[in-house]
Amino acid sequence: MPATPNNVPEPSRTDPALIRNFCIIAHIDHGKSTLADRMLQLTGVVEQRQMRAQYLDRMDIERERGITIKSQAVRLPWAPTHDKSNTHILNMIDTPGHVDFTYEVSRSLAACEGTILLVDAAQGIEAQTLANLYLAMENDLTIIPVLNKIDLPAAQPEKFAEELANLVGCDPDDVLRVSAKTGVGVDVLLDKVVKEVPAPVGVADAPARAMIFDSVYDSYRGVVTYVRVIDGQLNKRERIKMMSTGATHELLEIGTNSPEMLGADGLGVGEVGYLITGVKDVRQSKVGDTVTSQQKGATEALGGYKDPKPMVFSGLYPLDGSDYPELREALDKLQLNDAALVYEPETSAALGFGFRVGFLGLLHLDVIRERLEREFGLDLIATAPNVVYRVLMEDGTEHTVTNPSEFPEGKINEVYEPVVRATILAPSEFIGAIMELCQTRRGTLLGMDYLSEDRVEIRYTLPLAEIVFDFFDQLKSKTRGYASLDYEPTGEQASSLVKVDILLHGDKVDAFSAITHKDAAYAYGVRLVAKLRELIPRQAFEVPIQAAIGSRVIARETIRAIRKDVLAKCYGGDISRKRKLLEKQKEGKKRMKMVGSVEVPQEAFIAVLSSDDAAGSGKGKK
Ligand SMILES: Nc1nc2c(ncn2[C@@H]2O[C@H](COP(=O)(O)OP(=O)(O)OP(=O)(O)O)[C@@H](O)[C@H]2O)c(=O)[nH]1
Repeated sequence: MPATPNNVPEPSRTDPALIRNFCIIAHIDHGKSTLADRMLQLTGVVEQRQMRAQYLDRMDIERERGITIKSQAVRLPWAPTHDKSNTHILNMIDTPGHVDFTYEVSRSLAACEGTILLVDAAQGIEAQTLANLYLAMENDLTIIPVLNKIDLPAAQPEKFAEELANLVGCDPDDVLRVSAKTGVGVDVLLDKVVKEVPAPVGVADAPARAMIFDSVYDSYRGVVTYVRVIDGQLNKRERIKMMSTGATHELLEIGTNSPEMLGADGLGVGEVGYLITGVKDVRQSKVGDTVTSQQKGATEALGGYKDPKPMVFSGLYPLDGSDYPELREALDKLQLNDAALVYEPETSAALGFGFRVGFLGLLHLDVIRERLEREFGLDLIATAPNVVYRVLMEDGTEHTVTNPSEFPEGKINEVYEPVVRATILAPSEFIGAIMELCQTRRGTLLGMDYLSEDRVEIRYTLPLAEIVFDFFDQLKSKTRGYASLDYEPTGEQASSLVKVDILLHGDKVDAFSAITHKDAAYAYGVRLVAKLRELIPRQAFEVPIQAAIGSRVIARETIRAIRKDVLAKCYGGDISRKRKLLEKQKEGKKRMKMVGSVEVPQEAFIAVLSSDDAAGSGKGKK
């Protein structure tokens, strides 16, 4: 029986009354990992001498195998000061912090009864904190407001305690003040978790029902699935069923994390732990799904399951066409660990063979692109990210468009685009600048609240397409870096959208087609046409570059003809020099792509697709 530092043995079978399931909600850098470390140390699950900074983020296993296996939940035994004889089991559940993973965040929250709302005492509340707080409130979680970093000279605990208290509706004196760095106040916080977070309630003799809140691929063990048991019990070696698909698997291993995996015979009501079934693909063990026993299993799944839905698409093409099989292999591998990643092969007249890849959002796109480049050594061209449109035709047919070049021709009745609810937090002096930016991005103001005298929360409905472009960068630059942004999808709206095509010498360049609002189409066309004129070298004939909506040309530039004779300078008879020049010219040609009859240097595609003033910059947000 492991003993805790407060020297009380941990109970062998956990009574739900002694369990507390909680998570920590914090903006990036507000100290969530540091606080988690302190809790591991204080509860004795990690011995003092083994303690390293950010233990959870960098477990041995991860270092040795070079894979990411984060501990999604840790079991912390804690005998509270007010009840020393009863060791409680606190399960700390990790929540992905980023907006792209709202659904995953909501599932992690659904596995808890309470949450610590952790705010940097020198920074105050940020948009990410707020968005996650709203999710926690929707899940009816008990909220424990905490100010961190009170050791900092710049800390303003009074001011921000007031702000937090206003937000969650408590007294400023009830806002705990801790330093995750020095450990001050962390024991009081653990006591408060025991006191205030309700114990889990479930029916012990009902058929088993456990909710999956995370699943992670491990190259040695296959998929490790993290669950919270709601009713009944799951036992080692039994056959279990995934309720969304009906697939059954043998439960090879079940256990808890403290923080290393520790096998057990089973998990009961309210317990949090992991399952291993030997499946190799996270799509067979989906976040939000309900696990039950195959024999006498539950008939009704827990609510809230959703299939991950990609929101942003981009075409990924290998710079070197011969890398196409490697790209496919790399995507296959990444998908094992990422149920939200979808892709299908796509051919572009301009870029060759590649894939149309769907992502949850921009950060997801950036992460995948970076992993493909860094871990798999691929050089890629990514087309400007676009959202998914639903197009209703006059003849009643409907098209889902994930690639602008597939935008249907003919009589269109209505085009729908996804919209998000954006929450922006900033010092009040920037209200004007923020509102102006949101207006130009077709935003509709939903409301505005003062969090304190000088900090304001502004809520807008915005088309997602306007955010995937450089919105976050613009917001940061207009607010000198002070604004924070978060958003969540809230449905779709009908908009006046058109497709702008770019034509080179009369041929459409599919990679440059874009769907834009009709008021922005002209500017997009003019910008791209001018840019291409700079980037495409003169050819043997005159090349018109046009932007067009359907058959209507909205912008035009011309590249004048040139007779390129590389040998012109080589008067005289040095044949070897001539040969060298011809060779060099041939090399250069390899890096050209033919678009119809026009040679376009690959650099032109990259420059246009990756530059900030193309339709999208692919920048992530923080
Ligand atoms: N002075 C002081 N610094 C702290 C405290 N807690 C955390 N920090 C520092 O704040 C920075 C961010 O802390 P993390 O624990 O990495 O924050 P996080 O919220 O987990 O950040 P992400 O993992 O990046 O989301 C680190 O440099 C910490 O050392 C504290 O109580 N006092």
